[in-house]
Amino acid sequence: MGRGNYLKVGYLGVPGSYSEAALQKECQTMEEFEAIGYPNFQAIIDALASKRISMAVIPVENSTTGFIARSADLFRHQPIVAVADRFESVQHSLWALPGSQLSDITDVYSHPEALSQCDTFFAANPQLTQHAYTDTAQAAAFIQRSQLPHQAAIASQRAGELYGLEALRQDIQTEESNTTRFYIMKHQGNVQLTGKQLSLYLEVRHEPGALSKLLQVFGLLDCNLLSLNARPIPGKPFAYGFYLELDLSQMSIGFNDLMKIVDKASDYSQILGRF
Ligand SMILES: O=C(O)C(=O)Cc1ccccc1
Repeated sequence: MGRGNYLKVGYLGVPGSYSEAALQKECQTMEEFEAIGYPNFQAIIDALASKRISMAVIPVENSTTGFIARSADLFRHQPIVAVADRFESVQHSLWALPGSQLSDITDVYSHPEALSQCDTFFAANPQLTQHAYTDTAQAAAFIQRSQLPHQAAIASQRAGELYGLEALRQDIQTEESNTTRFYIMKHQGNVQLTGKQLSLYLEVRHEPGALSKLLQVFGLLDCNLLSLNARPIPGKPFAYGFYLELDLSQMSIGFNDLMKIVDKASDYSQILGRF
């Protein structure tokens, strides 16, 4: 492949972010790719939807804090689809300038997901003020740039080392086995979807029992419900759309027939992934 022709893959942050680590693992067997960092999820999705990149690695779920709505909400009405998922263990450390002690620190910077995965640490250290930052690695780079001994970042081992910081505490995530699930996403025009796991976004008809009827149909067809999350529909106060994941390995009808039933029961339906 000539240069400029290689796979461009988008992720949140700068080198050392958890998304970049997941991307490097996902792409390790590829001959040539370029990892492109973005400052927020919307920018990654815009780049993928307009085919400026061909793939994106986006966190969608965490074992401690659950569904990551700040990313999944942005998938709606976009021509993008997950073609795989991957689970990565996420261990957070608190990083500061060399020489700083925990007792010096007043302000902690990180991605909101990382901050919320360390709730117990913050409850035990109420003197610390939390600040949301674009991503964990950028937060670590900011601590190095600002040179202020009372500031710290929550980030990975690799980010702390890359940006020349010292770990004040390690493994500060609330759950020892903290794991993040990432979607590997592509433009829907560039993929042939196959696989036994289906991810859907549905806005069901606003009538009594609409969701429960659909769930019963899934049960009757031996589609195993793996997850269900409700989110507000933009512009429709107190109306909810549903993110569903189904295991189709035992399904007793064909995929196209399943989608006909889903479409009939919904005002809007979108396949968010199949792998
Ligand atoms: O900020 C990062 O490093 C990210 O990639 C987002 C994130 C934050 C916490 C856990 C997993 C992903």
